[in-house]
Amino acid sequence: MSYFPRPYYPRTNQSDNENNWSKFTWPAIGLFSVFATLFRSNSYLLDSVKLLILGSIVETGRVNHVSPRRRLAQWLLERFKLQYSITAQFDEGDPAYEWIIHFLTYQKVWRRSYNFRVFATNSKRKWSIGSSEINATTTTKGSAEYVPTYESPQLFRWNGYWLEIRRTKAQNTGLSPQFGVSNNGTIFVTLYTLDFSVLSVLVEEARQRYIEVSRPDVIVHMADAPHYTPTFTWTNVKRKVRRSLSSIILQEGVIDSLVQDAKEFIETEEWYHERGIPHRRGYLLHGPPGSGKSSTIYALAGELGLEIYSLSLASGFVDDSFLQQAASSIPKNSIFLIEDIDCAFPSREEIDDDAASFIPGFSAFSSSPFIHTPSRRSCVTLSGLLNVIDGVGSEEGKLFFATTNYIDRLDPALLRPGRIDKKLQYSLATKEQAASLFLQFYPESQSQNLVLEKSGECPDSDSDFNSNSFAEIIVRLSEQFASRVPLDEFSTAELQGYLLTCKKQPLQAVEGVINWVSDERTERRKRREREEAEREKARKKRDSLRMHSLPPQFPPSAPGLIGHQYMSDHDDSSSKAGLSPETYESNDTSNVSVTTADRRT
Ligand SMILES: Nc1ncnc2c1ncn2[C@@H]1O[C@H](COP(=O)(O)OP(=O)(O)OP(=O)(O)O)[C@@H](O)[C@H]1O
Repeated sequence: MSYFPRPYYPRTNQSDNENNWSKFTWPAIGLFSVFATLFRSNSYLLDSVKLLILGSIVETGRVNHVSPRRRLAQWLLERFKLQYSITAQFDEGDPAYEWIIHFLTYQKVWRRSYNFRVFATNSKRKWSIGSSEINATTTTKGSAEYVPTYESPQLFRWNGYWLEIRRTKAQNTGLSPQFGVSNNGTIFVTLYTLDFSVLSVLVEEARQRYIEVSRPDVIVHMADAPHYTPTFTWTNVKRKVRRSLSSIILQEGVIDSLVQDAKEFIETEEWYHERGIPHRRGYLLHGPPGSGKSSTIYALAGELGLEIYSLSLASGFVDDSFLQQAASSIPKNSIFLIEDIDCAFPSREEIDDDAASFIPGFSAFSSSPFIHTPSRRSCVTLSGLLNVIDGVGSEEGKLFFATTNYIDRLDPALLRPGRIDKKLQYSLATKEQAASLFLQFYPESQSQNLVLEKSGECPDSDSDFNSNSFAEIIVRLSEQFASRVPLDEFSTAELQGYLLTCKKQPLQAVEGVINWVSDERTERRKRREREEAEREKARKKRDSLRMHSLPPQFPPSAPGLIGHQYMSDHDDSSSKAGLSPETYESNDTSNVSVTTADRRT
């Protein structure tokens, strides 16, 4: 189908031509005169009508195997579309694409589609329809998702306007199939009106509906593969069930103050603009693994209805340019989360290796597979990271969150107010936390339904097992459990893992915790010994490589020379560096402490 009038080819059959002329041209000219009189004051409309009529004449006279009437109708439709419609394009990977695709699903545009992709239900977001919506007699629920493919154009009415939907599928470019490089899918929405405000109303309605429907979930966008397309795409979108703030067990008041701070930040955009302060706020959550850092961020996002855009600097493909593009594609009022931010900074072992690589010949060996240096170092540089945090895109009401297990590795430049405004320190489980976690597993309200085995170790006598005292028993058991868990030795995640082994047996959980602690200690000791042995082996290998790589003019035995210096540096650092997560110890007795560097005060 053509968008432009094609050249006129004289027809061989004279009588046909005369027929067409008399059939269409005279009425067209008549119409032309009427419209010319009616719309003399409106030159745009007049020009459009003129174009339509002249085009009709040309199109009708063209030589083609399709009947002139049909061609005329097609041509008129195309002209009408061009002249009297607005077409909006939504690209996959952009949040607006999610809004519109959800909106279309809600509008039941899929009804006209008979093509579906079927997926086993998983946490990936798909705007699917229930099986019962396809076939009222189907009873299957929850195990599969039916995603309409909308391959053919769909027409539907919304708010009194006709809308036409076309969709192009994502396609593999074939450039680099191992990374799944693809041209993303696109949705074109054509609105039959010239009023642009209709389009903005449509987009806003789609956005609002999307937010409303997403409420029970927290949407997490991740970029888990390198990308080679000009526009950045958050390739992996997942939904996580929203977690209540009360399920996060921290020191009293900590989570409330965090929520309050974030809310206030979102509501005070004007305040920031009036004072010329960039509207961004940075939070650093640091502490041992499994102490609740990520859970806090997910719960906060659920509470505030924000989406999370998450990157881990431990991913090998994240470099400065990737980070920059990812950050600038995050919409306003979202959470930008960088996990393992310490990966942008070298560990002491890596500093040693980097320095050693200046020794002639050493660099050739530094990547040797025989050297055991489990590097998590990312390709992101400090300046790249700071540029992203300070960048233009980061001023648009974004909450920046970073997590780390090793705050001591972070550069002070990163920690200054304006980049990190609030620090929350997490620690291994306290007694109070252990008790709260126990109560969360065996809520007082449901305790009568739990299997409370009567045994000699039960804290109270048989008389305690009447329904009124179950709640009391659970509280007492929680205290007993907490007293048997050593302070600051296990993370909340580890305690949670243990309690999961006796989900419905609180008494058994209390009885078994002493053995569990002892088993865990033995296991840790063995792991530490294994790791220490491996480190020692790697250290010896590295030292020997360094010695052999020294040029003859620098005998390693000579005092004050480079090789000697590096060896002694390394020896000094090796005892401190490379602490495994299990050996991470906090001296804090509190679970979380908060440091605030507030620019507004
Ligand atoms: N303070 C806490 N309150 C409630 N649950 C917790 C807490 N800490 C850990 N958990 C539980 O432990 C698991 C791991 O927690 P989470 O991922 O938040 O830890 P993390 O500190 O982010 O760990 P990492 O540093 O390894 O990313 C989650 O399932 C969470 O439910």
